[in-house]
Amino acid sequence: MIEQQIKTAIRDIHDFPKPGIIFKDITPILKDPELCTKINDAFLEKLQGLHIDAVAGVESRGFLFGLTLANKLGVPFIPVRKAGKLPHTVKQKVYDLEYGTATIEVHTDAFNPGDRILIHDDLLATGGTVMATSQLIQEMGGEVVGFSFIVGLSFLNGIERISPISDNIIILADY
Ligand SMILES: O=P(O)(O)OC[C@H]1O[C@H](OP(=O)(O)OP(=O)(O)O)[C@H](O)[C@@H]1O
Ligand SMILES: Nc1ncnc2[nH]cnc12
Repeated sequence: MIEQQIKTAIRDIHDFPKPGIIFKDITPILKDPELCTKINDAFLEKLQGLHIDAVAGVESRGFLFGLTLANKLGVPFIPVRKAGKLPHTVKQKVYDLEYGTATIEVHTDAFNPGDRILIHDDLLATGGTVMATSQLIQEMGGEVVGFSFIVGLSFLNGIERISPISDNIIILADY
């Protein structure tokens, strides 16, 4: 039901940002407040019983639902940003994307060692982004207890890549 509603809203953009990529554009979801609420509710329902101390959201599309999710869970939000955007002391990691490379950073005081952290992003493709995020969080003393995504591109095998970190993997719409 929610999966079908998400898939109906998402539009495919061919050859963006590079030839050969079919880009899953989630912006139509953002125009539909009812669907946004259903997405948040679906995440909360699937996260029931999992103790979470903080939600880490990956710039930029991971911020859209990640902050709301953290607010609804009543826990802090950790912004995971592209290089050079966070103003305080950071720790960073370089990683590969489906269409290039990128560097992410987290403030060194964004969470406490031992915190149980949920990583949230809009979409799981190769898993490179959330793997890099997981490694960064683990190197900083955090425990990655799960992942949540609106969309999964299962043909890119991201789940196989991240499941050794945690098999609590929520994907609302799988392709
Ligand atoms: O699983 P992966 O292969 O790592 O790909 C998924 C990542 O790619 C997209 O972000 P992008 O870097 O395009 O940045 P944006 O969110 O700012 O658009 C998406 O929002 C995920 O963060
Ligand atoms: N195909 C895709 N569509 C949208 N975001 C992405 N991030 C990585 N691959 C993507």
